[in-house]
Parts: sequence; C-alpha cells; structure tokens
Amino acid sequence: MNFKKIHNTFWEQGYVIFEKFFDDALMDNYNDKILQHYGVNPDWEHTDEFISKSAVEVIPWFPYRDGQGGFDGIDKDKIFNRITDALLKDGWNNLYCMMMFSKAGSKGQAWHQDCPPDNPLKYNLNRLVYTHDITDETGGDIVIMPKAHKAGILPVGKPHEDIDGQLVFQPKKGTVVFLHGHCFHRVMPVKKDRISTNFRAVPLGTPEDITDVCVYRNMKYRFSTSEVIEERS
Ligand SMILES: O=C(O)CCC(=O)C(=O)O
Ligand SMILES: [Fe+2]
Repeated sequence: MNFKKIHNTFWEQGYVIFEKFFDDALMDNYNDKILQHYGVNPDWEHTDEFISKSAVEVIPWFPYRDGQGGFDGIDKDKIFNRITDALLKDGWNNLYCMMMFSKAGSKGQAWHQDCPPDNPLKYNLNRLVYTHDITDETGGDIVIMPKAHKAGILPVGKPHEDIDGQLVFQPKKGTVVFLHGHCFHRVMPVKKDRISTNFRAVPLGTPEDITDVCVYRNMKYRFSTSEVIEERS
C-alpha cells in the first residue's frame, strides 16, 4: 500500500475509497448483528422537529457505549488503522463507533458537514464501512462534494438539492470510505432498509463533542440538546 499516495489523495479530495477492503464473511456477520440490534421495526430516536426540518432519517446506535462492542474485526484492523495513521499524521483517537439504520422509504440524509468548519484544524474523520451492497434497488447512495473540506461552510440551500460537481457513489459490501467531516456529503433517499457503519476518529486534541453540532443547508443543529441553534437562509 502506498500510504503517501493515500494521504495525498485524501487531503486533496477530502475522501478516499477502498473497495473490497473487508471480506464478505465478516461483513455478513456484522450486518446480521446490526439488524438484530434494530429488530424489524425500530423507532426513531430523533425528535419529529429534527426529522422534518433536517430531512435526515437515520437511527444511530453506539455499540461500544452500550458496553457491547463486538466490532473489533473492523475497529482493530491493522491496515484500517495504519491508513488512519497516514491520514492523521500527528496522531489520533477513536471518537466513537456509530451504526446507522434508515428504513425503506425514508429520506436518507440531507447535505451536511458533521461539525462546523470554523477552524480547519478541528474536524472528525469518518471511517465508513458498508456491510451490504448499495445499489439502484436499495437507494441510499452516498453523495460527496470533492474538495469541499477546504471550502468553508456548506452554502445555504435546499437540503437535498444537487450541487454542481457532486459525486455519487454506491459502495458495495466491504467498501471503506474515509471522509473528512468538513467535506459536504449526503445520503440519497432509501428504497430498502439501509445500514452503514462509521468508526469515527479525530486528530489528537480534538474535543470529544466535536460532532455535537451538525451543519445543514437550512440550520445548525445541536444533538445533545435537540435544538436548532441557528436558522440559515
Ligand atoms: O451513511 C452514510 O453513507 C454516511 C453517513 C454520514 O453522513 C456520517 O456518518 O457522517
Ligand atoms: Fe455525515
């Protein structure tokens, strides 16, 4: 693996993608485990105000916070973590591991930045791992605006509207996407139940609550208090 090239691609584009990174058996095992957690008809955890205003429909689960863990096949993978070393050269910590579930027929996730981009040195690194194929049938493509980690704040606009230059991806089982938290991204509407997993990391010295405030095109939202902290128009 050419870690220097990976580093350069990530820092130029704001993301870097690896296909077939994890093997099918591990992904199937984790996919089943996640589905079992959610059960067949999970309830939304966010407030109705958040869901309607943000155009985000996703139910998060933090398995390591529940003391269940159980995803070390990803979390402790040597190459996965060596790539992280290469991206965050001055050291890093795990932030948290978050599983995400979106029901068939739901909106996906509107354009956002995972944290405000006020300080370019304060950000989260998404390490997204896909445990099942994303296809035309499933919907839920991930859309990324390349280089937007250097573009300042996400422009005001309609939550799901296309942005010139956006790239649409359908990650397959075992794909890993390393994505800068300031890089604009969204998830297209979901046609079949969708799972994604995120083993978030942060550079050393980043506050633990870095992702508490998320930037959308129409607002900034604080998850810990479930409130819109700024309307954007
Ligand atoms: O589920 C995805 O593909 C992306 C989710 C996302 O926006 C995130 O984890 O920050
Ligand atoms: Fe995100």
